[in-house]
Amino acid sequence: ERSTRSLNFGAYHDLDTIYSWIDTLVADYPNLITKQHIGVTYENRPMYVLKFSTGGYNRPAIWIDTGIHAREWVTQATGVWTANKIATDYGTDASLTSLLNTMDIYMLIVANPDGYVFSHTNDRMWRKTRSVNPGYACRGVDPNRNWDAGFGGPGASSYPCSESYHGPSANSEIEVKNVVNLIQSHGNFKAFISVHSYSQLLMYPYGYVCSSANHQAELDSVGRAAAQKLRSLYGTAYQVGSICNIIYQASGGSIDWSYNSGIKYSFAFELRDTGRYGFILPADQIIPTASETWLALKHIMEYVRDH
Ligand SMILES: O=C(CO)C[C@@H](Cc1ccccc1)C(=O)O
Ligand SMILES: [Zn+2]
Repeated sequence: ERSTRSLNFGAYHDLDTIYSWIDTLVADYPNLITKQHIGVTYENRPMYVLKFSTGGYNRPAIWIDTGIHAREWVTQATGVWTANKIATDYGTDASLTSLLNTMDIYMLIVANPDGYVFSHTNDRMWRKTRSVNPGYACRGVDPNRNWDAGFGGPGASSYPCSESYHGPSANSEIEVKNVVNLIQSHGNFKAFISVHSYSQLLMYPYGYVCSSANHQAELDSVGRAAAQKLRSLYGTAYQVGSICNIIYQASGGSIDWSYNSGIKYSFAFELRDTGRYGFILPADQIIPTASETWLALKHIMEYVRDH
């Protein structure tokens, strides 16, 4: 289905629709949003980042990605809703306006385009990238095990057919490498937020070890306050903690890499629900999920702005 200017935010959309909607959003807000082509995927699809900026040069920036795992459809839908929210609230929401007058926001709404298409056309439960594993029939690497942070350690699989296969080497997946290149060449990111579903968790590093990060106390405090803001809307309860302690040990994760790269405010969200629908969250929960998540994202961004 081709997108129109007035996208239905309460429905799931395919890649072409999201990409054409992104073009209408950029066209509608030429003084705020630019679309950056950050590279291509394994199957040669473009990867686009939305940059929200009101000027300056290389301002301190906040990174938000959704859809790194293809089947977590409520996250790409939340990314679309959030991009629209930032665009429409700039200039009226004082706090967001002050934030964008001093910082930039970068959003990667579809972080795993090949996987997302495959989850529409072939396998709704697809998680990984779609790269070929030489010598194996099964395809794909877990893009959230492929980052250069504890790479290949406990909490990832060396078996290519595993859902948590870490790949032949760190950054082997072009979808990961494209993001690493952007973050490293920019060099002034202050926050890195990666959005997954499901389980209703707000997590911070580390995943590759269960020992505390240096800024554990601060990250925990920010996380708890953000979860409280989220809960204030509809009562949705989130747990807060480090990845390893709250969900499981996981090596090669994106926010462990961003944290070790010096981006202190590194967080991972696990959106709704807690298992009743899981990855197949009904579309009527998209807007409520995105709306409550926005309160947490806004809290984190305001904290980063002020510290
Ligand atoms: O996608 C997940 C299931 O939706 C859970 C995430 C948990 C996680 C999130 C961030 C970093 C490392 C692990 C994963 O296993 O990669
Ligand atoms: Zn995930």
